[in-house]
Amino acid sequence: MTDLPTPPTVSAAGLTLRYGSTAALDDVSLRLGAGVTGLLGPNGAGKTTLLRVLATAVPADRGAFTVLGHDPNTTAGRQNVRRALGYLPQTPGFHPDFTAFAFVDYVAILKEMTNRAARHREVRRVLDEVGLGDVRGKRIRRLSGGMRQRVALAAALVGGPGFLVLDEPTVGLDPEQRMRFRELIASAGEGRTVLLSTHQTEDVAMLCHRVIVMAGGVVRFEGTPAELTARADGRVWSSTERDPGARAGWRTGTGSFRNVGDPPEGATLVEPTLEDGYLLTLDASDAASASSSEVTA
Ligand SMILES: Nc1ncnc2c1ncn2[C@@H]1O[C@H](COP(=O)(O)OP(=O)(O)OP(=O)(O)O)[C@@H](O)[C@H]1O
Repeated sequence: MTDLPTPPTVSAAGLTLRYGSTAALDDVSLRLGAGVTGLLGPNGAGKTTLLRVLATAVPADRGAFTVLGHDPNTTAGRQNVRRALGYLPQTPGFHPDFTAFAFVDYVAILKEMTNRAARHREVRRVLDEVGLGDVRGKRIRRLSGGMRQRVALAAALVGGPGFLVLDEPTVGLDPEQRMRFRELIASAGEGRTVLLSTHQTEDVAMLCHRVIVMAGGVVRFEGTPAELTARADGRVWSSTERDPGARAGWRTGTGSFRNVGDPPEGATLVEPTLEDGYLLTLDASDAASASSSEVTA
C-alpha cells in the first residue's frame, strides 16, 4: 500500500448507517489526503450514503469522522465541516429560471458570504474557472447538460472549500464533456481533498491517485489505481473461443475473446485494466480477502 499523508485530511472510523434491514454503511473506515480519490461501487453500494454522511447531510448511527480537523459531533465542529465543504450532489437542485450567475450567487449567500462585492467577485472567479464566464447571464434551462453540470461544479467550488465531494458528476455527459469535466476535477484536486463517486472506471484510471471500492455498504478495497489494477494480474487472458471457466468473457473487436477469471494452464495472458481489477474485487471470494488484508482504517 502507498503511504497516505499524515495526518489525513479526512478520516472516518466505523461509520454505520442502517435503513430498516439494509446496512447502507457497515463499519466503513477510510482516510483521504489531498488529491482526487475515486469511490467506485455498483448501484446500492452505499456511495451516496457515505458522501451524505461526510457532508453532514445525514448523521451515521455509529462511528466518527473528521474533516480538516473538525469533528461534526459538536455544533461548532459541524458548522466548520460545512464551511470547509463543497458538495456536488447526484441531482443538483437548481431552479431552471435562474441564470448561472444567480444560482452560484445564491449558493454563495447560503455559504455565508455576506459582502456583496467580494461575493460577486468570487462567483465570477468560479464561473470563469469552469469555463462559463461567457454564459454567466444565461438561464440554466438554456444551457446544455454538460454546462449545467459545470454550473453545479462552480457552486460546489464557490468560497474555495478544502474538501470537495462530487457524486457521479460525469453521468450522462458525452465523451467530450466528460473529458472537459475531468480536466476541471483534476485542477480542483490540486492541493485540495476531492472525493469523487463514479461508475466510470476510466474516470478513476485517468484522474485519481487513490481509489476506494465499496459494495453492500462495506469497503472492499482502498489503495492506488495501480494496486487495484494489479488485483487482476495473471487473471485476464485471450483465446479464440469464449473460455467456459471465465467469470466474464467476450469477443473483442479483433475477433479474439478476452476472458477474466482464473485462467487455464498455458493461457495467453494479457494486460489487465483497472476495470478488471474492480470486477474481480467485487467477486465474493476476493472481497473476503480484500476486507481482511487491504483495508486500512
Ligand atoms: N433514504 C433511504 N431510505 C431507505 N433506503 C435507502 C435510503 N437511501 C439509501 N438507501 C438504501 O441504502 C443502500 C445504499 O444506497 P446508496 O444510494 O448510498 O448507494 P449508491 O452506491 O450511491 O448507489 P447508486 O450508484 O445507485 O447511486 C441501498 O440499498 C439503498 O436502497
